[in-house]
Amino acid sequence: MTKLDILPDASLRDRYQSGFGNEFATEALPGALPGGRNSPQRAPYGLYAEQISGTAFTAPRHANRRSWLYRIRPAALHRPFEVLDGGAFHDRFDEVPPSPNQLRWDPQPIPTTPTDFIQGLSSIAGNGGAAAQQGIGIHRYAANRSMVDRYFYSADGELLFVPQLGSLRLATELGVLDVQPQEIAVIPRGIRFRVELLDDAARGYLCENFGAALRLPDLGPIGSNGLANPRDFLTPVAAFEDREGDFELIAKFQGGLWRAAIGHSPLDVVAWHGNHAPYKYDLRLFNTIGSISYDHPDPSIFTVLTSPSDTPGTANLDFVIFPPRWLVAEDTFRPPWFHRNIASEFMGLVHGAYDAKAGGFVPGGASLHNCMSGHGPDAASFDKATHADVTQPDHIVDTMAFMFETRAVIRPTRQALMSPQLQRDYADCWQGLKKHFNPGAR
Ligand SMILES: O=C(O)Cc1cc(O)ccc1O
Ligand SMILES: [Fe+2]
Repeated sequence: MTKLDILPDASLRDRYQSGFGNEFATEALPGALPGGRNSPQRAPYGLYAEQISGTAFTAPRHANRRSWLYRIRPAALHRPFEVLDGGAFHDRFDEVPPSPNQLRWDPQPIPTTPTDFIQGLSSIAGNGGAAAQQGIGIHRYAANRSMVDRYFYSADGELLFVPQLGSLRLATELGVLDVQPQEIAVIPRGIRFRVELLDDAARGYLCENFGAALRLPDLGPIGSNGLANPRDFLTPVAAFEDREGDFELIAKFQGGLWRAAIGHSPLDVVAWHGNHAPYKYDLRLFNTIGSISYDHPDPSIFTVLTSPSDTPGTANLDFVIFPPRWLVAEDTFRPPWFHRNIASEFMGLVHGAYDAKAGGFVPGGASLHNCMSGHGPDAASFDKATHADVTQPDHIVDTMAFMFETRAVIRPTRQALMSPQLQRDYADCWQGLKKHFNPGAR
């Protein structure tokens, strides 16, 4: 597929608005969005006006996020919340002391009993938490049915979806997003939604960001274009459900799950405007930049989105991808080098193979290399790259790996360390790296 085939076309334009962090305005019924004021004495069509803020009211204008919703019933209308056992979905990142070992997991199996998105979530690792308003939670999901008559939101953080198998329909308060593998979606903190499966099964990764909202990285000397271009981010147009029944609203609040009975669909927003809104992005549109002379650059050139921390340049979360690209660097070891980083790296694979690992890192799998833990190409990849003809370009095709990189150590959950998917022999992939040192030869 060429890039042009997947650029937003007319059919997408009916369903989505384009741009990153725009002041969007959309209505599903003509005139539902009040003009000239946010809170008229009586909103059109008998709707309720309601604001949702995603940043402090007084956050700097460039970072300020909020939306105004015009809805059938206000968000306050539901029965009281009661504690719900989240099973394998939680934020308990302090159950087991984190180890400096390199870790890798096989994919989660697709469930054989009816399992929706929420039931299919399994927490693998994380750091920080909702109370600290920093850090991330990393979860994987495997599901075989849509959420029916139940809705979810997280008060703890925004949710970054990375589907690996099967397409999802994210029916949210602010509209409907369809996402397929090689696309990502972000649902902001607090926004209510339901996940439907568009295929028989769905599997993927979910990162909950407790820190500052994801944004596009600054481009510095790259200039005003490149990496993920703002126009390629798509936010849904308003869409509403006017449904009544015995439904369930599930909230994630301070790391725990809660459930409340609700007599109507909370996806009842007829019109909205603002910039606290869900979006999706096709990773195949990423403008990948690399070395055209020598050496392998730091992977920060592959940053799609970043959640800054209080320290400039030191992210709470960087979402980084390793998409198809040409490698042309001369007299260079072209795959990722051997390294130890101050940041901690969780990786996943959506599709294909990763150029630092000849085997063992498979689509749906995951790896974790924490602060200062040595890692890099496995023995087979090292051998291949040291003998490759680097006078010729390499075309890396049919691949999409990604990384959640954080400044704080990523702490696996107990269940992730006990899981049958943990590869107990992962470190063997480096044991074949031989001593080549020969003081007599240069
Ligand atoms: O560990 C990894 O495979 C991720 C990674 C890739 C790269 O090109 C440079 C550094 C890095 O951590
Ligand atoms: Fe790394």
